[in-house]
Amino acid sequence: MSENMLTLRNLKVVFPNAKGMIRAVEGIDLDIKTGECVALVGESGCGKSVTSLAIMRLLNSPPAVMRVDSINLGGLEIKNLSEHKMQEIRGKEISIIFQDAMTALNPVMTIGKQIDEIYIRHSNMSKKQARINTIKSLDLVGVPEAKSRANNFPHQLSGGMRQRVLIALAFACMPKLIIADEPTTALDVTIQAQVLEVLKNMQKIHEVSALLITHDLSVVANMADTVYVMYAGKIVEKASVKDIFESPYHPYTEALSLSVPKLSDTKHSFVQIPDSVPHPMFKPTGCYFHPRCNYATEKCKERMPLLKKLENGREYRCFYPRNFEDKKGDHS
Ligand SMILES: Nc1ncnc2c1ncn2[C@@H]1O[C@H](COP(=O)(O)OP(=O)(O)OP(=O)(O)O)[C@@H](O)[C@H]1O
Repeated sequence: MSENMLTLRNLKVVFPNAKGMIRAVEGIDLDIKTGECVALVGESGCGKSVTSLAIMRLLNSPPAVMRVDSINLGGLEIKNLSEHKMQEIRGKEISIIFQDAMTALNPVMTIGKQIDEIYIRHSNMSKKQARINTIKSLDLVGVPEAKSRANNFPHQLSGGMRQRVLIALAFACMPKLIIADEPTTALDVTIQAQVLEVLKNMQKIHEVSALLITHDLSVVANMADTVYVMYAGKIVEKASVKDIFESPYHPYTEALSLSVPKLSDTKHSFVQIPDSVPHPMFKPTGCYFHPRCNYATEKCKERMPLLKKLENGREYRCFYPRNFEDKKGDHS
């Protein structure tokens, strides 16, 4: 894991409307190394999905207005590519796994045919060879009796099986980058765990880079290598998954990790973060998290902290980081 597969620089997305401006994403940077799984975590409305759609160049404009310095995918700058070129890249170089398989899959086409088409379109295979690969790919993601199941329509499968089909579809052309946007949110907890395991295995076996988008920090524990925490359109922390859980710096990350119930926690003492993410048109002054933060001072109400980038790769945006060795350091 050395070279970057994705380098995103200074992404800004706004949605102008009659009353003003919704600033959904406010200048974020994101790096994903080859074979790395990066999670983008934050509560609903933080700007996670807008970020993933921007990377795929799938944001509708209007209403969205996007500015970005660079979206570099494995050495290719894609920020200005034509829609025609992007259609070649989507599905072949980047694929996305959406939360709702029922809308992502074509309801009037068998699942086998939908996967066949990817092989035929992107790898130039014969129909026969495509079907052999389709059956193999369904088998790999744990769809039982893959050969006959390939002839099923989406509605004939359970939610968990449909999500496995989406994973098979996303990996069909061995893309450079997989984006999984809340891939298991719609599923029961036990099925969620199974589907995440399938996703993790596929990602690790094939050494594909992945961007996992979720509001649920517990989902990233087993899956991600690195975590970016997003709040109200800004990155507030970046760290390895271990550091995020063991020594979070930002009070928001700390609060998110405390809100994850632990198996050892028999007293159910996990806490909920008070209030909610500010409305994107009415963000507070200073640090956007200050109204919900137990450690906020006057300074936090007045000034937005800069994103500090440490030599060890960690990043945080806070004047008073938690669990920080050097409390006297300059956190401005
Ligand atoms: N088409 C749109 N028009 C106006 N505002 C939008 C549009 N799409 C997204 N937004 C706004 O951009 C902000 C970020 O939305 P986004 O969907 O990225 O959040 P999220 O973190 O992915 O949350 P969720 O998990 O609920 O999707 C939100 O305030 C949302 O209301």
